[in-house]
Amino acid sequence: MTKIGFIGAGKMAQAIIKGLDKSKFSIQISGYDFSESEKVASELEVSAAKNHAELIATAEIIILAVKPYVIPEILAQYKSNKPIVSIAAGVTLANLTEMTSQTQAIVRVMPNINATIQKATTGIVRNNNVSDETFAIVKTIFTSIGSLHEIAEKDFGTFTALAGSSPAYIYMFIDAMSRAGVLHGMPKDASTKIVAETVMASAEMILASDDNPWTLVDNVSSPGGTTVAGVVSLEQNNFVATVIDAITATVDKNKSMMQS
Ligand SMILES: NC(=O)C1=CN([C@@H]2O[C@H](COP(=O)(O)OP(=O)(O)OC[C@H]3O[C@@H](n4cnc5c(N)ncnc54)[C@H](O)[C@@H]3O)[C@@H](O)[C@H]2O)C=CC1
Ligand SMILES: O=C(O)[C@@H]1CCC=N1
Repeated sequence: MTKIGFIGAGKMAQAIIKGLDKSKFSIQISGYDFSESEKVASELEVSAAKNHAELIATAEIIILAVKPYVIPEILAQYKSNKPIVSIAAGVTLANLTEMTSQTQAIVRVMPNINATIQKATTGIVRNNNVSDETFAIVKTIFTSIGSLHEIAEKDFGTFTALAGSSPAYIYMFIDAMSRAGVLHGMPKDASTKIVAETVMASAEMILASDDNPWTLVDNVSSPGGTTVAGVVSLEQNNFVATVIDAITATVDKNKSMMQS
């Protein structure tokens, strides 16, 4: 049984831990304070370490699940040659090497909040110090909470925008559609459910089809019909450019995270 230690036990750590098979992994957490960690550990049916030093001594793989700005202080205070996994946005393998050592085994991972329902879309990359065996274990951890994409590190910022942050943008889109339903007289709860189901099935259609999404748009748009009126309105309001700008803002923010 592989011993995994999570430093930081907030939203993402809890989402990942919920998805993990407890018969394959022995899990310990160490959060900001022990009494809170104990509470979270008992809810998740894992154990709480008294402090980070105890967790680092026990774990075979250490997952850093704290906010990006907390990582430098943790890595400055605690030294270990055990493999570390970081899920922090904008913190590169080079940043993490600088905070540890040239020989440190480091895996960089970008999951998303859909880990909560074991449907995360996760990106992963390792440095040269990570053995195939360790990498296989880390991949098992993250495939148990959804799909895993091995990507080049240069694409991590883009991946963070497209998968890490995008659930927020998709929630905004769903809420905007559902609010329009309210404007036109439907109850909000029913509107939201109808839109969410439609978004989910439309995404499934894209995954099941070899067609380009624009071909699917054309399939819905009857000549002189309702859909094309909405498509033209979206374009008059710069829908595509607006979405691309939001993704670019996310990528740019990701690049600047460790610079300020
Ligand atoms: N929320 C999301 O959708 C995603 C977040 N991430 C990354 O995951 C990381 C964690 O994010 P969340 O779980 O959303 O944040 P969060 O704020 O829910 O969790 C962070 C936890 O770290 C704890 N903490 C603060 N200082 C600490 C310290 N010195 N030692 C131990 N614990 C400490 C906080 O008390 C908190 O419980 C971030 O680096 C973020 O970039 C990655 C993908 C998606
Ligand atoms: O907002 C953030 O910085 C994190 C990374 C991806 C999702 N949440």
